[in-house]
Parts: sequence; structure tokens; C-alpha cells
Amino acid sequence: MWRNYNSCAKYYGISKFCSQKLFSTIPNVLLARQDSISKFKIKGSPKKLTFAIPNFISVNKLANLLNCKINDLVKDLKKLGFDKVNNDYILSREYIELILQEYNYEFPRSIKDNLHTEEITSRNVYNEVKKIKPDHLKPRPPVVTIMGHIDHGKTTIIDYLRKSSIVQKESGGITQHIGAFQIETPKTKKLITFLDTPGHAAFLKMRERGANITDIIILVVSLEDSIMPQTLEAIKHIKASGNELIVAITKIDKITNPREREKLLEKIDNGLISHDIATEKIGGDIQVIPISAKTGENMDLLEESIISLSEIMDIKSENAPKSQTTGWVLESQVKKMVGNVATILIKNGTLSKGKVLLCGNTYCKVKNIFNEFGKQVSKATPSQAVLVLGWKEVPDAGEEIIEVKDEATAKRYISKRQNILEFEKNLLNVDKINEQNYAVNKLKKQKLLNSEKKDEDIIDISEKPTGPKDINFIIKADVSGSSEAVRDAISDIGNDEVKCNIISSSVGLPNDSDLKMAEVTNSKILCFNVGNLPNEILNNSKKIDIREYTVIYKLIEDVTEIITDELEPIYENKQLATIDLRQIFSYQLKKKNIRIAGCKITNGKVSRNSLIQIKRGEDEEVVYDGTISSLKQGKEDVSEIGKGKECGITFTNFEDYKVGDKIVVYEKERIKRYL
Ligand SMILES: Nc1nc2c(ncn2[C@@H]2O[C@H](COP(=O)(O)OP(=O)(O)OP(=O)(O)O)[C@@H](O)[C@H]2O)c(=O)[nH]1
Repeated sequence: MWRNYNSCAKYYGISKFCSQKLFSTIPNVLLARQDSISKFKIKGSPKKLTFAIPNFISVNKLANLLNCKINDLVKDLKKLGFDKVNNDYILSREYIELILQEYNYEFPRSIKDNLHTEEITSRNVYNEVKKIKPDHLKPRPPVVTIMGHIDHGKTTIIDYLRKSSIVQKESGGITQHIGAFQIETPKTKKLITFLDTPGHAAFLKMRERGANITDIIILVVSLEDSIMPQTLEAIKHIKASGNELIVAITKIDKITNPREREKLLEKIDNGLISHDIATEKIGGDIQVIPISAKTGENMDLLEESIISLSEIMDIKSENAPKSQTTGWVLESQVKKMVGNVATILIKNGTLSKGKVLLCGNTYCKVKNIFNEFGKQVSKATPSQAVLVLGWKEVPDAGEEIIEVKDEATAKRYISKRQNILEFEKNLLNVDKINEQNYAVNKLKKQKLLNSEKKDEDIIDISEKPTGPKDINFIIKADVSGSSEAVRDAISDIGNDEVKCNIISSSVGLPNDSDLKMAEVTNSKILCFNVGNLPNEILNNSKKIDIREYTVIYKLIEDVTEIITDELEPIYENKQLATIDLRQIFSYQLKKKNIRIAGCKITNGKVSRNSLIQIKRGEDEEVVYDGTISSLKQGKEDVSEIGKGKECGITFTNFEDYKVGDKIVVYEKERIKRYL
């Protein structure tokens, strides 16, 4: 499936990320594509684009832009697999581009490259990641992760290695937990970086991104227990990751009998082979090293094996004076008195004070660097994990960091990334709105069909849009804290009939794209503390309802009222007058027999066109519910008549009344509803 998405995306020149979104909602696009190419691609010389491609547009308006008939565009869209399309259907940028390609429009490169990114990571948004220069590559220490079944000895190995690293550095025995540490091998005096929390969120995120920050995985298997379920899981992961592997068989000190030890080692080796691990025993290159992290037996051998494997792997990274620093955030937090801190594993280049690092939605002008012993250092080199201070906001664990020229560049790319994220969020809302429009349209059509058949009872209830009706809002606020506060305050307003739906929330005055979004999504824009709105925004030509607030409870009150007003109205009949039907007169008019009810007003006032109900018998069964069509006093037509007066009345489309019927005049009163 994924491969199909990609090939289709490639055909249309759209990104993997966007195409994935595209086809997640309209899978038929994919299915219909192959047929549609020959069926519908418009031939002839390519046309020049004379308009900017909007991020969102309704089919209706796109037809205007393309100067074609709506019905033709709808037909073509259906050929492309948009099976739920109608005039109000909102198309997002990817779809618009797709259609423009089918309509043979030429794309300038800048447009194609505009918003499309594979995934919204710093690397994909920031397009100035420098290419690695092979001449500047230098060996770097291997980065190693330890995996294995529960209780097989991962932590004990880490503890052993940590202690040895502390002894080497003579630092007084206290290390900081920063997610990684380095040791120096006893014989070759080479460095190895160990990541000490391989299961944490950062790793999962990095793995999702396909980032291999680890070079080598040590698979730990206990000599006593042999291969266990989590060992197999780890093997599966190692194979998928493509990492190099060394197997460490732990707890060998527990089996002192050499023959028994040999037997158990053999069992594990065979188990590994049966799971396609090519160990040295069968001529493969995966080393299996029996160790004891308790006694330290063979631990030096394990460390030297890692070094020799890393030399074979030729692990290198660029580290010239001008090399761009890149790396990964292993952990991050807000520390009391210090502020935002993050542990970074350096991948490339040398990190030093003053450098500016871009990371997701934040950046850092490096203020201070600390190593794993809490010692301030002036620089950090590839494969080293260090604590970095100076972050504007706490970066997310698992995010990549990229060095940029200066703070202005970082801010520019952060805002670009935020725009893309906002666009992605809007895309999801547009999907929801399209689904809702489709359901509502279907219901309307069904109702129309049924009313033509004059059979009100057969409305297909199953076609009713499911879930509450969304009332859309766009929030604009002075700072991100307030936009979040407004979002939190109103997002739950509503009930199972109508509810508040926030299309987007962001900082600043409403801009053109907010107005466009409000137009296509039929949203109201709520501005909180944004200052004075320019007149052209407030009285915008699109007539978007923009409201300003400086007090949050006022905003909440207003939104509650807007949503309450959208509740289906409920009416109650309010009695205005009562009439006795005392006599029936009939006469012939142009061969037609006309009946007139001779009545006396017993209470209130009656007007022509009043709503009335005719009630019969003791049970007061309603035999007619409609309107008065004529009201006469003697032979005169009158518009209103009061209590005690006699009159002649006819009713709209009803003559089947009897002497003794009671007539009630009423009006429909809208009952105030509450959420
Ligand atoms: N005798 C001996 N005991 C060991 C050795 N390695 C680990 N142990 C013991 O085995 C138990 C589990 O070891 P851990 O290092 O906590 O195992 P782990 O794989 O980190 O366990 P989890 O973190 O729960 O997955 C502890 O009681 C250790 O002291 C070893 O080489 N020899």
C-alpha cells in the first residue's frame, strides 16, 4: 500500500507525506488514477498559470478560476476518484495541483516546492542542510545500544561500564544521567558511546523517522535462561534496523562447571543460528562473547570487539572546523534555576558555545555545554552526548538538531514549519467538513425526492450526518499561551447536537490566509487581545464574522450563545383566541359548492391568515391544523375581529368541519434552548 502511495505521489509530483494524507481520505483517487490518465488528461500545449495556487478552495470557485463549467469540473473530479465531490467540496492544495496537472497547466518549480515536505521535521523544512564533504570525514566513536530480555543483565552491564568510565575520569563517582556516556577501552584506549535508555520515547521517535543513531546493538542473552520472547523481539528489531550486532552471553559466573557452561553456550548459539543470526561458529561475522558484568570477566573483550567491529564498519562523520553541527535530542527538561536543557548526541561537526541550533519549533543559542560528569566544557565532538543550555523552549526528545547561521534564520524556519503544521491541521479539518457537507447534501437530496413523492415518512434516517453539527471557529490571540487558553476554554462547549470546532488557533492579527480559511470553512474568527484590527480586516469583503475580545469570560459567553443559537428550534403553541363553530352555510359559485363556517369568537382576537386548529368531540381530537383563508363579517372581508363577534370563516384546503367543532387560534412561540 505504502509503495503504491509513493508511486502515485511520484506520478503527480507530490510528496510522500501529502500523498499519504490525500489517499487516506480518498483511496479511490489511487484506484481511479490509472484509468483516468488516458480518459481525461487534457491534451494540447501546456497552459500558463495566471493565478496563485491557493491552499484551499471550493470546487465552485476553482471552476471560476479555471474558467470551466462546474458540472464539467465535478465530472472530471469524479473520474479522478473524488466520489463525494459537489460544488461546495473543499479542495486542498495537493488536490488543486493534481487537477491543474490534469488540466495541463504548467508548474513553475517554486510552486511545486512550496509547502510539500516528506515529514514536518527540521531537516525537511530547513533546506540548507549541507552535503557531507568526503574529504572532511574523520573516524568517530561508535554509538552502542544494549537490548535483550528482561532481567538478562542490561542494567548491570551499563553499571559496570559506567563505573569503569568514572574510575577512568577520576571524577569522584557521580555521573549525571543524560541518556548516554562514554568509556575508554582498556587496551586500545578508544572511545565508545553507550546509550543507556534504549526504550525511551526519543528512541521510538527516532526509529519512526528511520534515523539510526545507533551504530551497533549489543544483544544480551542470559546463560541461565537462554533465548526468551523479548530476545526474539529484539532480534526482529535489529534485523529491521539494519544495525550491526554483537551478542553478549551474560551471567557466565553463575555456571561454574565448564562442561555445563559449554553446553549452555552451545544451546544459545544454536538458538541464534535458528533465528538467522550468522554467528562466527557457522562462518558468519556476528561475534558471540560470554561475559559476566558482575565479576568483569571478558568485559574488556566485549569492549575491544565493539572497537574492532566499528573499525570494520569504518564509522566516520564530518568534523572540519566549518562543519555544520547536527545531532539528536536524547532528553530534555526544564531545570530549576537553569531553565530549558537538552541532552544532545552529536552526529556531525563540533558543537561550541554561541552556535545556533534549530530543533523542531524551537532553537538554542548555545550558552553552556556540560559533559556527563557535570563538568562545563567548551566543545563537544561527534558521538559525544552533552547537556546543552540556552534553549528558547524545551525541544522534543527524538528531534533532530541542525546548526543554522544565526537566530534570525532559526526564527524564519520555525515560522515556516509552524505554517506547514497549521496547514496540516487545516487539512484534517477540511476532510471533516467535506464529509459533513456530503452527508448534509445527501440528506437534502433525499428529502427533496421524498417530498416529490409526497411521502414524508420515508426519509432515510440512516443518511443523517452522524455526530453533532460542528460550528467552526478560528482563534487568533496575542501570545501562544492565550491562544491555548482560549482553545481550552471553548473547545468543550456544545452537546451531542451542536459543538464548537476549532479550525485553527494561532498568534497575531488575522491575515489573508485566516480569512480564506474562514471563508471556505464557514468559520467565525475570534480575536483575543490582538490589539486594534485594521479596518480592511474587520470589514473584509468576504463578510467574515470577526469578533474581538479582551476578557475571556465574554468570549466564552459569546461562543456559548452562538452555539446555542444553532440548536434545532423547538416551538410551543400559544393560544390567542377560541371560536365556536355554530352553523354551516353553503352556496354555489360557478358550479362549485362553497362552504362557510358560521362562528362566534368566544375569546381573544382572530386575524386572516391566523394559525388555527379545529378540535372535535370530548377528546378534542385535532382534525385540522392550518390557516384561516378568509374572514367575513356579513358580506365584508375583514382583516381582524374580536371577542363576542360573529363571523364567517373559510380554511385553507379544508371543508370537512362540523357544527360543534371548537377552533383554537394560536401562534408558534420559540422556546429558548440551553446547552
Ligand atoms: N551473577 C550475575 N548476576 C548478574 C549478571 N548480570 C546481571 N545479573 C543480575 O541479574 C539481575 C537482573 O539484572 P539487570 O541488569 O537488572 O537486568 P536488566 O536486563 O537490566 O533488567 P530490566 O532492566 O528489568 O530489563 C540482577 O539481580 C543482577 O544483579 C552477571 O553477569 N552475573
